[in-house]
Amino acid sequence: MDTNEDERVIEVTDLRRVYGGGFEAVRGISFSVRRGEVFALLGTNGAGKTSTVELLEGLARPAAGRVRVLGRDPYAERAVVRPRTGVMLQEGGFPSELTVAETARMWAGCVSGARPEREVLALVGLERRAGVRVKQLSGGERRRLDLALALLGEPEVLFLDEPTTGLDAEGRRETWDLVGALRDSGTTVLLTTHYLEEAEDLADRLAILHEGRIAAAGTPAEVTAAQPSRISFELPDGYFLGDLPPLGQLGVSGHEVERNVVRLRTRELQRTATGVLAWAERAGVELRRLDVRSASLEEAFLGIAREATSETVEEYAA
Ligand SMILES: Nc1ncnc2c1ncn2[C@@H]1O[C@H](COP(=O)(O)OP(=O)(O)OP(=O)(O)O)[C@@H](O)[C@H]1O
Repeated sequence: MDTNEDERVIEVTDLRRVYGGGFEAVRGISFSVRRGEVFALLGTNGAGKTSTVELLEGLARPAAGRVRVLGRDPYAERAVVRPRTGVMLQEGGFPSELTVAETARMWAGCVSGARPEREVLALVGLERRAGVRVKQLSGGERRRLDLALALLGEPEVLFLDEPTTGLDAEGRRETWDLVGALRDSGTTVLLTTHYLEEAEDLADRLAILHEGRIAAAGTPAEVTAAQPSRISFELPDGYFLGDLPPLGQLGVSGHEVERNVVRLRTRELQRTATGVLAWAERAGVELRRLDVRSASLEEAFLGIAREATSETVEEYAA
């Protein structure tokens, strides 16, 4: 067993970031990331994801609180921390006249012990585009070049700010596979994303930021467990909701009927689903458009955003 498994590679304690005009973008957040984990920071636009990642990358000094990356202060000890980390920013901003290979070579010149540029270009599937100028790349190819550059120094810790924005479904899947392989080889990854399925697929643990605070955190399963599961179906002609057994007995915690479509919410999915199907069987009817699903991270995310918004409204109303 790897004795470093429990090592906290990233530690964030009561972190705050305040911008010039006094705006507090990060309002006292704490979390840690263990070696070899993929940790996702999620949140609506302006939630504070990039502001947080920049502090972890040592690009700015926190207004308050503490950040440690590999046990060091990434701002004060940048020269020590930077060579062991890889950073993929939201906008790479490379000279657009250079080719892909020239860009990688130029970047490699700034990285001590850089691996050959061909190797990183192959990792991200850009080896056949090596001779193409950056300005001729598609948006997705540029994102992959950003990722290749972040991998040049074989980093122990990788910061990925929205790594798959602009990629098509296939490109996104390829990036996920690559991040998964990096994790398997022991790299610690902190990523921000707007794609909830990306976090669900990749993240060992995640935090959902809302207005600079952590609204929920844990494994994807822990975060979704707080949300109800859903069952929906079409009521057969001539039937009404009242024809079903009492919903309370089926473990239903909420329901809606729109025309003839019934939507049930439940925290006891198996009990509710079994009750509904047993009723249909007894009644000898077919439930068309039957859909039974556990809560997804997307529902948890939207639920948190809605709750947080209504709390804010109440705060203002108070
Ligand atoms: N340089 C700056 N000066 C003042 N305010 C800023 C600055 N940079 C960001 N902000 C504000 O801080 C808040 C958090 O921004 P941040 O970019 O960290 O959010 P984000 O979660 O990464 O958003 P997105 O998903 O849109 O990238 C926003 O309200 C933003 O307008």
